[in-house]
Amino acid sequence: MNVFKEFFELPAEDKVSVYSNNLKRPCRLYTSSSNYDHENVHLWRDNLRHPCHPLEDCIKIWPQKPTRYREIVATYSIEAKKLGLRILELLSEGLGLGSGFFGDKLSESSLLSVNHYPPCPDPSLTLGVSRHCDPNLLTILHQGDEYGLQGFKDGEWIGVEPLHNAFVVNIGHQLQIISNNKLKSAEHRAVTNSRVARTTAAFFINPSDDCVIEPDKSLIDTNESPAYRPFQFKEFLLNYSSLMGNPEKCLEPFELHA
Ligand SMILES: O=C(O)CCC(=O)C(=O)O
Ligand SMILES: [Fe+2]
Repeated sequence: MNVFKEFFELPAEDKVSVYSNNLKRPCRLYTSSSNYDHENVHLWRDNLRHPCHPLEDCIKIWPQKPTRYREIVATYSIEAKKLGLRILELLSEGLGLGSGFFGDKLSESSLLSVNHYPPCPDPSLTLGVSRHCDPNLLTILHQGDEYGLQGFKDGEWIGVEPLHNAFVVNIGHQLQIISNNKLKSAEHRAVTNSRVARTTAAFFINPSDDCVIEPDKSLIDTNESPAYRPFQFKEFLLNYSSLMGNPEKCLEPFELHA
C-alpha cells in the first residue's frame, strides 16, 4: 500500500500528467467521481485508475512516479489476479460448474482503482464512495488499516473492520447475474473521517468488453426461469455509469420477468 500512499503524497506537478476528467483516458487521476457535475453528493476522494491487462502494454501508461510504482504494482496486479482466479475456481466448484468456468473472457480484463480519502473536516457532509455494488465479476479490495468501508445489511450500514494485510472480496454484479441470483453482490459505500487519510486499492476482475453475460443454464433450477437476458459486458458498463451505479436501477434493463 505504501507505493499508493507515496503516489498521492507527490507534489501536484508530479501528478498532473495523469490528471484527467476525460473518461476515455485509460490511466487517469481525478477528484470526486466521474460525474462531478451531476452527482448528488460530491465525494471526498481522489481516484487513480488504470487497466492491468495485458500487462506489457498497460504498464507503459501507468504513473512513472514514484519510481518504483510500475515494478511494485505489476507484481501486485499479477498476485491479485492469481488470488482472484483461485477464489473464482473455488466458487465455480461450489456452484457445481466445471473447472475453468470463469477463465478466458469472463475474467480476462482487470482494472486497478486506488482511492485516496484525505482527512475530511466534516464527514457528515460527504462520502468517500457512494452506495453501489461493484459492476464486475469479483473485487479484491485492500482497505488498509483505517475504518471507512461499510456494507448494507438488514437496513443498516455496518462497518467492515480493517484487518491488517487482509483483503475484502466482493462479489460483483456479473457473478450475481451468471449465478441467476444464487450469489448476491453486496451493497457497500465508503465514509470519510476527520483524523487520518485513508488509501484503499480495489483490484477489479472484469469480463472482456465483448464477453456475453447470461445466467448459466446449469444454475437455473427446474422451477425457475432465467432472471436476466444475455448482454455484452460493455453494454452493462455504459448503463452502470449513466446511472452512477445506483444499485436499485442498474440491473433493471437486463432483468427478465417470468
Ligand atoms: O475504499 C473503500 O473502502 C471501498 C472502495 C470501493 O468500494 C470501490 O472502489 O469500489
Ligand atoms: Fe466498490
